[in-house]
Amino acid sequence: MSTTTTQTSTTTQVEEKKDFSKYDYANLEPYVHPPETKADLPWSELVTLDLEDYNREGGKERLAKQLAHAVHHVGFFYVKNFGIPQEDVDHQFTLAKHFFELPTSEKEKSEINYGAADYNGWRRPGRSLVASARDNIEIFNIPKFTDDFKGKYHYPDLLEAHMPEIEKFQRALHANVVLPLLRLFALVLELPDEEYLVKQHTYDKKSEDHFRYMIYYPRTEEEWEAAKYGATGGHTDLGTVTLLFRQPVAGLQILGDDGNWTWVTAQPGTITVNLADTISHLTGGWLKSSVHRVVAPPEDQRDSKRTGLLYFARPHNDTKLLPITDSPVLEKEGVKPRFDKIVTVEEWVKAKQTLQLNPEIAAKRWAERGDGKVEVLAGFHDQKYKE
Ligand SMILES: O=C(O)CCC(=O)C(=O)O
Ligand SMILES: [Fe+2]
Repeated sequence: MSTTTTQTSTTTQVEEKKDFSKYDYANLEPYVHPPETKADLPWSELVTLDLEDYNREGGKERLAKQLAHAVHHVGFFYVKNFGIPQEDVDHQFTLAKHFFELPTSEKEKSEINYGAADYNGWRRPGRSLVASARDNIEIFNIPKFTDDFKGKYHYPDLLEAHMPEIEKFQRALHANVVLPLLRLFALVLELPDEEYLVKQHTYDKKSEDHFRYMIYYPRTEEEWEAAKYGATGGHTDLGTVTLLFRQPVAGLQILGDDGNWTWVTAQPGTITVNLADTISHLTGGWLKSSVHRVVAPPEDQRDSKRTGLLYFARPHNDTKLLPITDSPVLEKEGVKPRFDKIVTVEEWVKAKQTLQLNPEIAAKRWAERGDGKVEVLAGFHDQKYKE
């Protein structure tokens, strides 16, 4: 009797398990990056941190020194040797490629709840206006693999088949890149506790970190003209740091202190890192959340799709966005809170995402003021950047 029961349940389990073999990498055409541009562009000069140096004697101090100028003045730098095999990175690009090639009817099942400012899931292209053209961006955001998000979102079989590996990849980015960088920031800020920022970014506590597949579709010349070639897209990211895997299709530009835009290059084996708003809030603006935008690629890459792989790190939702009090560096600068009341990361994310995901709300708020600024939350404003 008991044997029969066991057999029945085993059979049921086998029947329920889907056959995902068609999603094995051997059966998925690999993603191949388009060739780099030959255009002679004004490239940004960014430092590269070799994270392999991190665990060597005196390595952290060397890296912090290398980083000090970048984090206060530029807000962008590269990291290399971050302990993730290139093959794993390539696999993620392959998943991104195949995800975006799924029919809309499939992707729609994972569509973002825009009204709730919940950015996890699929963001369809063309939702917002860029100058007078529809945007050409499609996104898929995957939250952390913690209990807070378990079972909350629908994934197509293509991604279900690779979930354990996506989780491993995401956790490796957090552990190998985000946390070491936070310790380096603590050194730059001369914090007595090197783990101060790390303690606000534990993987298993609730936060709005997410991993992203992103694609920019080619546009016709007329569409680019209507979109002002992307010149109006200047923005800062809203979290702690953003990680962007090597992107050979040029387009990403950084606004310098001198008011000029420079282009980010595709250094082999690197991740481009930019500081974002919450780390800036935690330092009263001393750490720089840099303004950047993605413009029309140079002529020789205009017809390429631009597939991207990104990770957005954020502090725990309950973190209060006040300047850190025990940094001699910040004390000397006399930095001030950037909000006119105490706000948490959760409130900040919701406020900024509401504007980002709901173009009609944002447009109304920009228009109300008419000075190129919009209040995101509690007296803190974002602005539209010059073309
Ligand atoms: O794709 C890129 O190069 C950057 C994208 C970006 O700025 C963003 O998603 O916030
Ligand atoms: Fe950005």
